Amino acid sequence: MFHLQPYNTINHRPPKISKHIKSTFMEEYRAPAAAAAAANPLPLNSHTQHISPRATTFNRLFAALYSLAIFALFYYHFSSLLNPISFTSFFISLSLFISDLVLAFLWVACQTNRMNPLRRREFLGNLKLLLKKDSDFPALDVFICTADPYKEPPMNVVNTALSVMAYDYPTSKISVYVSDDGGSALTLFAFMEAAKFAAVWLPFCKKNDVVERNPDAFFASNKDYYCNPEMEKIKIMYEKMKMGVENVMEKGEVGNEFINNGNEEHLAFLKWTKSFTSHNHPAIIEVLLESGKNKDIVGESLPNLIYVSRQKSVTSHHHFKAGALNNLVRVSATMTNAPLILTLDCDVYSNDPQTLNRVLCYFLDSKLARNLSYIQFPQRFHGVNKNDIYANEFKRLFIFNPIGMDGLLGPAYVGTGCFFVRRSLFGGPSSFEPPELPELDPNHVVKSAIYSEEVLDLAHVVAGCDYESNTKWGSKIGFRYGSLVEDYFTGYLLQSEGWKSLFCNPKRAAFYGDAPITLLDGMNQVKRWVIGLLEVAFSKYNGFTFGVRNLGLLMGLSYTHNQSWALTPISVILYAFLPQLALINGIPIFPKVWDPWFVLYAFLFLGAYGQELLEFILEGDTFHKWWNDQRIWSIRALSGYFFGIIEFFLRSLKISALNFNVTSKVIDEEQSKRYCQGLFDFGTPSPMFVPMTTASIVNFIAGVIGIWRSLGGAWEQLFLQILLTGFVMINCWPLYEAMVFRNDGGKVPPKITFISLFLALLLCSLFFAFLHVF
Ligand SMILES: O=c1ccn([C@@H]2O[C@H](COP(=O)(O)OP(=O)(O)O[C@H]3O[C@H](CO)[C@@H](O)[C@H](O)[C@H]3O)[C@@H](O)[C@H]2O)c(=O)[nH]1
Ligand SMILES: [Mn+2]
Repeated sequence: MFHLQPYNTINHRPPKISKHIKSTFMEEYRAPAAAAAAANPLPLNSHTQHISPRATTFNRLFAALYSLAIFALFYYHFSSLLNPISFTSFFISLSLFISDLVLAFLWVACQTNRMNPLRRREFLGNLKLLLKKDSDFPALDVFICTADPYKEPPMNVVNTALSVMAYDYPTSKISVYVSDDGGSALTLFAFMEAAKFAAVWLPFCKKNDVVERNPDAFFASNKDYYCNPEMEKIKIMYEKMKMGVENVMEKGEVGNEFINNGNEEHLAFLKWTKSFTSHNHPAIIEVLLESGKNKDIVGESLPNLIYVSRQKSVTSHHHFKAGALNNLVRVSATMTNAPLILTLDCDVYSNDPQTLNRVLCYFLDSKLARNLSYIQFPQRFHGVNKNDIYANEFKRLFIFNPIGMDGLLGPAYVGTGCFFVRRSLFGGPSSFEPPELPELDPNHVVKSAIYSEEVLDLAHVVAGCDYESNTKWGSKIGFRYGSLVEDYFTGYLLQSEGWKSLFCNPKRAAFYGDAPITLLDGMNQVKRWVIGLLEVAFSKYNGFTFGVRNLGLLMGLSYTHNQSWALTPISVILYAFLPQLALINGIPIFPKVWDPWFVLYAFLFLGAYGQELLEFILEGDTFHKWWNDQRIWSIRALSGYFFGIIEFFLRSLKISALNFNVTSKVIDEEQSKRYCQGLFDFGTPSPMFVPMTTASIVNFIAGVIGIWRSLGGAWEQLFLQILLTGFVMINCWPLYEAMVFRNDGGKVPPKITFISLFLALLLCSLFFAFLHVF
């Protein structure tokens, strides 16, 4: 019935291109309140300099001073390079020059985020005066992505969905779409149960003004639920649902008792035929709740809840999460086509029922809304251990940088906890890209019921695996293809089309997600990110060229900073090995203690590290957290980034295929115990651990020999090298512990220790040989 025809061959309405160009975004929200807000004299939000104008001025002056110091350092490097004493000294000077060049570049690119940092506030009270009836509120489609029931337990996905279904917002205006790339009957089963539970949970939250609307989180912080009969009843229902889902999970299938019970909803499971696999199956779309038709126990409407597993075929590329999101953009267009979209990863639940109102304070602000594409909330995590040993909070990436970018064109998109204006996924503010079907037009108003055959038929068509061929999906329309960090890439391209974004960072976390609790999971995650960033850097969208040209110098550099993460290993590897190998051989490579250049080195080191520490402290964090953050920076360089670069080039040579390895959200009890104790987990024998273990051994040897040499009187010349080695050794303490003293499952596997020891000795001998040959 539906064909992929271009607009002009369809007898429907013509595309309203001119309207899109002229209209302010108020119209696009299709809510009367938008018009009222335009005339409203009450402010809905405000912004000031982050921390204070004085802090910003300090950062700018400091950047100027530090830049001068960098120039001085390069003067020093050039003079050593031009007057080499021997080939060895030339080689060492050149290596130091290259690694400082990388560090200086990364430092400069990052300063863009310190030039105009903003802090924003929303006035929810004023919004309340504006929005009186349910029809005043714009509708929202929530997209929740999941990909593997065994790495992303369906019960957690259910909790995420329930937490947003229970937003303080007219329920009929919320539709939740779950994208299941795992194509799992288990996930569908969990959601069928959740749909029933929602009828109890939502009214309970609203009646009692519950703040934690994720049931799991709620019961975890209300352990005395048995004192309140209503709460106890709900807890029993929740546990029953959970047990049911866990039973099905354990069996690995939805048993016949469900399929044959004559219940119409369970007929859906018949679609999981023998030939069904997660990589090869038809589209499955199940409407689990339909607002207006399904009511909760007090007779109020429930939100729409729709399960979607797009069609998959081994012969067509599905573009991982970006593909899943685009599929939801289309399926939701056929059903509700809400003007606002919220994207969430399956583990990222709402922690504040007011969040949706908060974003309206911006979307309904006529000045801001004109070119506004998305509002990003910081990624924040629950269950991070006391000092965040793996720096899972990614403070720089998820908090500091977005605050800085907010004062320029707006933060990057980080994949989750982000509200989009649907229209912005269809071309730039003044260059609308019409989709191939009029029903997918962001301005199209759906008139038929979600359940109607007409709507469901079209939804299945647009969820087809070949639907996108010969269309602009992934290039000009929707979330962009071509990078494993589809979030970063999409935000970047939207901004280059002329869209702006905005960072909303309220005190109470709007969302909480899971962070990896083993070092290997964390490293695999950043490995995927670096591969994705390299894909962008090596494309025509390189930040330096395309970015600076389209976004201006500061924004362009800010995006280039991420794309240059892959350069970090160069500096970290050089600084982790070269001065130490030289120290072992008694060769001084840095200025002596009394040399004026020594002061420059001290300033550069203390300035960069000190400023970061200050930022952490001013954000209310501890010294310890900063310490772990700076440590993980070098660990990532030696591990995740390093292997990411290798994989990227192997892929470019077509030796290996790229994959999106989903981070596991399942908690192993023993690992979790170790994590809570703050112990590093090296338990799996992975090559990822070899470079850092090798570095720790080389530094240990250098430390011992360095002390022996300085006792022999060479300390003035070798002082900086000894200091650096000491610094690395303190950073390596968890590794030494895990190699030598620990006996639990998280210790360094002996195989890794031996390989690293061998490599360390090999390096020392090679360097020694090099010195004697040249
Ligand atoms: O083929 C796929 C692969 C992944 N996902 C989903 O993508 C999300 C993110 O995956 P995860 O393994 O949790 O990756 P992270 O590295 O933790 O995610 C960060 O980085 C990703 C890009 O690499 C972004 O998509 C995420 O939003 C961002 O939080 C999860 O909900 C997955 O279910 C899919 O839907 N389809
Ligand atoms: Mn994740």
